[in-house]
Amino acid sequence: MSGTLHVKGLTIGEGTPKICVPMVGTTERQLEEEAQHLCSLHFDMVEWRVDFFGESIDLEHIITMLKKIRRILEDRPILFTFRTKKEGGEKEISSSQYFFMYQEVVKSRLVEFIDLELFQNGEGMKETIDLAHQYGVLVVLSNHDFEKTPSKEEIISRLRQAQELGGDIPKVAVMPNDPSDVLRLLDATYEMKRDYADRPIITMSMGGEGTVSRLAGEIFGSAITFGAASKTSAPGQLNVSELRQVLSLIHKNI
Ligand SMILES: O=C1C[C@@](O)(C(=O)O)C[C@@H](O)[C@@H]1O
Repeated sequence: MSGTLHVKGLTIGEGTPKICVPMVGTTERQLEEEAQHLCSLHFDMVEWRVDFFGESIDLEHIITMLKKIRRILEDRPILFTFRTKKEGGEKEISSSQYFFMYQEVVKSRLVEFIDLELFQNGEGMKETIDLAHQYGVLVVLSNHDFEKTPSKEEIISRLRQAQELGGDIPKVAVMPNDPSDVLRLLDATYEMKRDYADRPIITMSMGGEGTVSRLAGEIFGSAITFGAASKTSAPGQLNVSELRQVLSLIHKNI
């Protein structure tokens, strides 16, 4: 059991993990510069972390910015992410505002992926996932713990919940407090992939101690890894060019 997803020439869930580079600019100017800089780099997809953008959440401004980013990045796949404060992001948002924003972004047809947080589940979640699918947009259904690494059963259970809710790519990011936490995340990833996943999954152990989890996805079963072009969006992210070299090295030796 191991489904793959095909997006603009990328096969996600097969071969080397795909590299996703987050954009974390806070102003229009910074984001334009970031997008232009990205054009010269070698990676697979971009994540726009929209929670970093602007003082407040202004949907019109977001869509206008998205159009600009799209124009600069041409056809590189874009993942649109609003990471809430609860899960390590920059801003708070009400549940209705959250789903409304995502639905408008889906309808704009400007992105290939959206990231929804599993724990936002409730009114609006199913509707947003269904709408995304209607528009051919893939849903990364995510969960983050910036404090600790839950038990193996809990990690697998969150990934399976994301799968059951219709997430195309279940994702879990956790923080290790010692090396055994990293092993547990890798073990959970491998077990999920081997026994339950019929689609690609993403996992990572954050911080310096978790580095191996950002490199060894091809072995343990994580399909996408996040690497930084300049600024990181989470602790432990590696530079995108170094990341690519290590992923190729591992791929060559498998
Ligand atoms: O969820 C993730 C993964 C991440 O937290 C990481 O650890 O690389 C980085 C975030 O930008 C992204 O939305």
